[in-house]
Amino acid sequence: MKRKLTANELEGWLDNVRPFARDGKVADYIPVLGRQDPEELAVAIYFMNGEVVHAGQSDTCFTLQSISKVIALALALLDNGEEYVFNRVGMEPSGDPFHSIYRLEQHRPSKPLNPMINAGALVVSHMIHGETPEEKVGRLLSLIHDMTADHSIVYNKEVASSEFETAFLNRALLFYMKQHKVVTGSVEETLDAYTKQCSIEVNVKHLARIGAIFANEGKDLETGRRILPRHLARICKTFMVTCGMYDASGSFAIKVGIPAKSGVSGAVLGSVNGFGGIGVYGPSLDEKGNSVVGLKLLEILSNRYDLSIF
Ligand SMILES: NC(=O)CC[C@H](N)C(=O)O
Repeated sequence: MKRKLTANELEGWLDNVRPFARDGKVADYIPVLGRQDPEELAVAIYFMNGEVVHAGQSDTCFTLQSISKVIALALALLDNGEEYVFNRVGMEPSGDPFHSIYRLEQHRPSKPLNPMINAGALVVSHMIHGETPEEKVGRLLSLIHDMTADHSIVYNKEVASSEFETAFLNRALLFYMKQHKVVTGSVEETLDAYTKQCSIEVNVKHLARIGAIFANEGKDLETGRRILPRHLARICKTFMVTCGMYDASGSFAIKVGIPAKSGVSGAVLGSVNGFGGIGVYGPSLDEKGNSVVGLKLLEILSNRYDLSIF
């Protein structure tokens, strides 16, 4: 690692990127998310040597939204194995917006292209073991508790019901897939599990720790405990590279070049082997749904530490 990063230096970078928040807009298609303060900004880095540096409002909690898709995928793979999961959801980037329904009609059987778009993530939630939505989410929370070493993490009920009440597109995706037998059972229950999963609340330090576990090939850096098998950590990071930043994954790979996953709350999870985990939060989004300041900050960080994996 180059010269040690100080919290002061990190604060300086936040000051540089803060004005870009004005170029974006907070997501409001989930009504409660529309209340987020577009000026909020936080970053945390969990280095491979266990050191954590953070700056900005690093205790502020936000919902995982699409970042939950990566961890849900890990759990679905643990529950069902690769063959079962990838028979039902593909491995290819879509190049379409995350909530697009269009590709489902183009393939027979109508299997979602990957687990990072909503169609695929809904199938993944459906595959997580558990009799009820609560049980599925409870099992996902346990994995998140292990990854963050924080057992107090829960989902935000208000955000979950705000999304559940307005998730007409996700309902449409599920009904379409039910018609084609990609999912079975109750659409409302799968949507319930998915919206609760998306509403799990963390801060940037939690995200950075999760990223560090992926970077450490599935092992907890502090305790050495294996939380995910190495090959599953690799699968998750690969999806982060190819599909993690929605239909901006290509330009992100060129500009930043690290495995990363964003969510419409404005959070980004980054993971770099040999470097560590990164958590960023800035709720002002660009037109693709990625945090405007998050992208700028990750670009600075990638340049400073030469993080691109390419
Ligand atoms: N891109 C996202 O973060 C989307 C997650 C959100 N819960 C949705 O399904 O619309």
